[in-house]
Amino acid sequence: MNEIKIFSPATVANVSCGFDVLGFCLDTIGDEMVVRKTKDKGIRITKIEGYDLPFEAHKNVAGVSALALMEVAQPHCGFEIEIYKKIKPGSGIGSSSASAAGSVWAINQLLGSPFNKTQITNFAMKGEALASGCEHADNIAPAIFGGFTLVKSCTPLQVLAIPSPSKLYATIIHPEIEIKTAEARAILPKQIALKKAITQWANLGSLVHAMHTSDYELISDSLNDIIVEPFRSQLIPYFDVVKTESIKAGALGAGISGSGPSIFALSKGKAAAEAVAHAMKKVYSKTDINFDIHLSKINMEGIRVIKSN
Ligand SMILES: Nc1ncnc2c1ncn2[C@@H]1O[C@H](COP(=O)(O)OP(=O)(O)OP(=O)(O)O)[C@@H](O)[C@H]1O
Ligand SMILES: N[C@@H](CCO)C(=O)O
Repeated sequence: MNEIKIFSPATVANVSCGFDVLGFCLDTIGDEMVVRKTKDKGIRITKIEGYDLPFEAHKNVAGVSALALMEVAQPHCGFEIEIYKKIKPGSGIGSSSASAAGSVWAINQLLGSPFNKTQITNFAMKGEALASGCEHADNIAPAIFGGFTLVKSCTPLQVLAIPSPSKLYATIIHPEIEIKTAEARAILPKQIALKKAITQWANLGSLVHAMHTSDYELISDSLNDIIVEPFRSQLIPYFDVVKTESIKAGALGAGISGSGPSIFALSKGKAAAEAVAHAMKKVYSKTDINFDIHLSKINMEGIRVIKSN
């Protein structure tokens, strides 16, 4: 195989109570990338469509993760990368992760799959660190593993695949303001009260249990974030109204997607997710904020091949 075209999906990180550890993969929105072998060694980004991003490999997350893989793999060829960007950078649905994970996933395929998913995630984290200022894998891991993932540890990297109930649907609204992950991290407190930590890890534990047992009521009861959301929600206009209206419309729960400004809701079944989309739209329609909205089932496969030759 000399060339591969892939779909690299958007992802929702944190999922309310799982800051920096929990995430899930979306099906209906993602970037496309073409990666091909070249005789010249090294990584070259030859095309970027959709958004204005750096072409230099060491400034683009797709290049940084690819260079990390190359340093270990030492292949006898190089690679050129084309990025067809559909996920707006800074939208909170893993735009940087889709590129960082996509390049290494594709190169691994072209090299005959010498690395496993955990190793690919490790390379991709190097790219993600360029965008957010620190290595975390809660967007990268669901893009590579699919479904819901829990990052148990970053050093050494340990990713757990969490099952998810089959009727779970996500609704995502993206109000068109930009929030940089690095900035959204900088406003968070360095220390938290033990009482709050206890509530948060009880919610995370019960959410993971609920996913294993397909207990939708417990999912709903666990989707709370009392640590990060109070700070970051202030950066997102009408966040509280969108959240309240989503839940009134039938969502199991709603929260900030990644570092925002996108807001996600989880619902039981497509009809409920559609009702939530309607309620979300209604809020921003009354304002001068532009938005786009996505409905998606949980993508259990993660990154996938569109074509190869
Ligand atoms: N290939 C790339 N795709 C997207 N962003 C990139 C890429 N290469 C470099 N960047 C930089 O990464 C930053 C966007 O990443 P950021 O983590 O802030 O957004 P996000 O990935 O949409 O959010 P989140 O991680 O919260 O879902 C921008 O500064 C952008 O210029
Ligand atoms: N866990 C990360 C996800 C965004 O990259 C954060 O919320 O800062």
